[in-house]
Amino acid sequence: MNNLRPTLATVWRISAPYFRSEDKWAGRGLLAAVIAIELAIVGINVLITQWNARFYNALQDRNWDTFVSEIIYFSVVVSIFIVLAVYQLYLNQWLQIRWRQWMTARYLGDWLHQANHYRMQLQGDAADNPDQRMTDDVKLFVDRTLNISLGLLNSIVTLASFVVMLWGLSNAAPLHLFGQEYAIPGYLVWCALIYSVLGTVLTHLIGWPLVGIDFRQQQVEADFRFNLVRVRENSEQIALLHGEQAERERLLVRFGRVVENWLAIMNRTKKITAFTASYNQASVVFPYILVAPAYFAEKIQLGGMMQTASAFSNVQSALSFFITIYRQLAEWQAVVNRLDGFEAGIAAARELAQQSDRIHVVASQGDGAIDLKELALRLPNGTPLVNASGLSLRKGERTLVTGPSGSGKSTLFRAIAGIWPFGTGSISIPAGATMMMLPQRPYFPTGSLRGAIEYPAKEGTFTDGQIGGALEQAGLPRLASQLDEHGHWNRTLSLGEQQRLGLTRALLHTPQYLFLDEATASLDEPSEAALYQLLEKKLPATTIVSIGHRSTLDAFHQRNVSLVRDGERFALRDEKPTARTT
Ligand SMILES: Nc1ncnc2c1ncn2[C@@H]1O[C@H](COP(=O)(O)OP(=O)(O)OP(=O)(O)O)[C@@H](O)[C@H]1O
Repeated sequence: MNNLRPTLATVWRISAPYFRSEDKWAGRGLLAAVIAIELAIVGINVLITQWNARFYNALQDRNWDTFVSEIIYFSVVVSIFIVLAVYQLYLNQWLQIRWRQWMTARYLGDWLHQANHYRMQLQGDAADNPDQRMTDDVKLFVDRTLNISLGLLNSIVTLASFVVMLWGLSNAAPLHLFGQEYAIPGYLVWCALIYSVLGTVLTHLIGWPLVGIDFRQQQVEADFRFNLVRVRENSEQIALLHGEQAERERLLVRFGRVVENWLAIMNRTKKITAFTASYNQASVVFPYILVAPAYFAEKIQLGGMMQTASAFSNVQSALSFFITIYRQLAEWQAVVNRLDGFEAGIAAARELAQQSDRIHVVASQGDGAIDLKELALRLPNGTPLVNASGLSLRKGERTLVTGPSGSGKSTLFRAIAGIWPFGTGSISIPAGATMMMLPQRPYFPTGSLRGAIEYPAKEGTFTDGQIGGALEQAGLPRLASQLDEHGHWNRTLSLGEQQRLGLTRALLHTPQYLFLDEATASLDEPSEAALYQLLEKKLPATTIVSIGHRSTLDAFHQRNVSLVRDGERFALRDEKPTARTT
C-alpha cells in the first residue's frame, strides 16, 4: 500500500458525491446511525472488560450475591449489544444498497449519455469491461469503503478507550521479572505496541506478494469468462466450423492460467495463515504471561488479571487492524483504481465530444437539407479518411452512396449521426429533424418482440394494429401474432428477417431522414426492390440515404454519390442523377 495517500484521495472523490446528492439526508442519516452504533459497541466492550474484573473477583471470593448480580448485569449489557449488532449490520446493508443504487444510476447515466459509451470504445480500452465496473466493482467499493472505514474508526476508538485502562492496569500490576519488580509506566501498553508493530511488519513482509497475485487472479478469471462468453455468442459459427476441439483447448489453456495463479495464492496464503494463526493464538496467552508474575506474587487478584488480559487483547487487536484487513485493503485499492479509470474514461469521452478540434454538428433553420461543410473525416489516430466537403443531402431526395470497402461510407453516416468526432468541418442538420440509422445488423434488445420493434421508443408507443400492419408490409406477417413473446431476437431471426424487422421499425417511426447502411444486403434482389418500393410509398416525404454495393439499387435513388480514391484518402464524387425506372 505504498500509494495509500492518492488512493484515499480517489476514494474521497468517488464517495463524496453521494453524500452531497439528492439522497444525501438518507445517506448521511444512515452513516451517522452506523457510526453511533459502532461507538456504542466499543462502549459496551469497555463495560464488559470492567465487568471481567468484578466477575472473576466474585468467583475467587466465592461471593454468591455478587456472582448473581454480575450475571444479571452481563445479561442486560449483552442483550443491548445483540440489538446494536443486529441493527448495525441492518443499517449498514441499507446504506450499502442506497449508495450502490445511486452510484450505479449515476454511472449508467454518464456512460449512456450522448454516445459516451461508443466514444469510450473509440478511445481504446483504458476503461475496459464497463459491465464489471458497474456490477462487481461498485458493489465491492461500497462494501469495502464502509467496512474498512468503520473498522478503522472502531480500532481508533477502542485504542483510545483501552489504552487509558491498560495504562492504569500497568501501574496496578507492575512488571515482575525473576523476583524483581520494575516500575515502567504503562509497560503493558508498550508491550502491546511492540507486539502489534512486529506482527504488522511480519504480515506485510510475508503477505505483500499477495497483492499482485490477487490482482492477477481477477485478470485471468475475467479473461477466461470473456472467452467463454465469446464462444456462447459465436456458437453457430463454431458449430459450423466444428471448432469445438480448438475452443476447448484454448479455453483449457486459459483456465490453466487460473489454476496456476491459484496455486501461487494457495502457497502464499498458507504462509500468511500460518503466521496470523500463530500470532492470534499467541495473543491469547501473551497478556497472561506478562501479568502472571504479578498475580503469583499476589500483587493483583484474578479479576485484575482477567481485566488486564481483556484490555490487552482489545488494544492489541486495535493495533493489529492492518493485519486483519490486509487482503481487503489490497482488493479495495484495485477496485478504487478500476473505478477511477472508468470515471476518467467517461470524462475523456465527454471531452472528446466537446473539444474544439472535432466535427461539429449544428442545427440549421434552412431548407431542410443536411449540409456537409468543409468536412474531412479522420481515423482516431489522425489518419485522413474521407474528404466529404460540399455535399448537400436535399430534403425528400434519395441518395445512394457507393465506394470500395473500407473507404469510409459507414464512418460518414457515423459523423452525420454525431457520434464520430474525429475530423474537421461541420454538418448542419435542420433543427428538430428526426433521423434513423438502419445498419446491416440491426440491434434488438432482448425481451418482447413488441419492445424490440418499437425500440428506441417506449414499449406501448404504437398500437397492435400499427405494428401488425407494418410487419405485414415488411413481409413478416407471421410475427404479428408473436408480439408478446420474449426472446433473443438477434439470435433467433435470420439476418434477412432482422433486416425486414429493421424496416418495420422505420415504417412505424416515419423519420424525416432515413440512413440505410447496407440495411437490405441480406435479401435477394426482388425482395430488396419490393422493400425500397414500400419505403417510397409509405415514407414519401422522407429523405433517404443508402449505402449499397448492388447496381440494382440505382433504380430507387435519384442521386449517386461515390467515394473515390484521392491520394491517401477518399473523396466524394457526385455522380449524375440516375434515371428512375420505377
Ligand atoms: N473505431 C475505429 N478505429 C480505427 N479504425 C476504424 C474504426 N472504425 C472504422 N475504422 C476504419 O475506417 C475505415 C472505414 O471504415 P468504414 O466502416 O467507414 O468503411 P466502409 O466504407 O463502410 O466499408 P464497408 O463497405 O466494408 O462496410 C476502415 O479502414 C476501418 O478499418
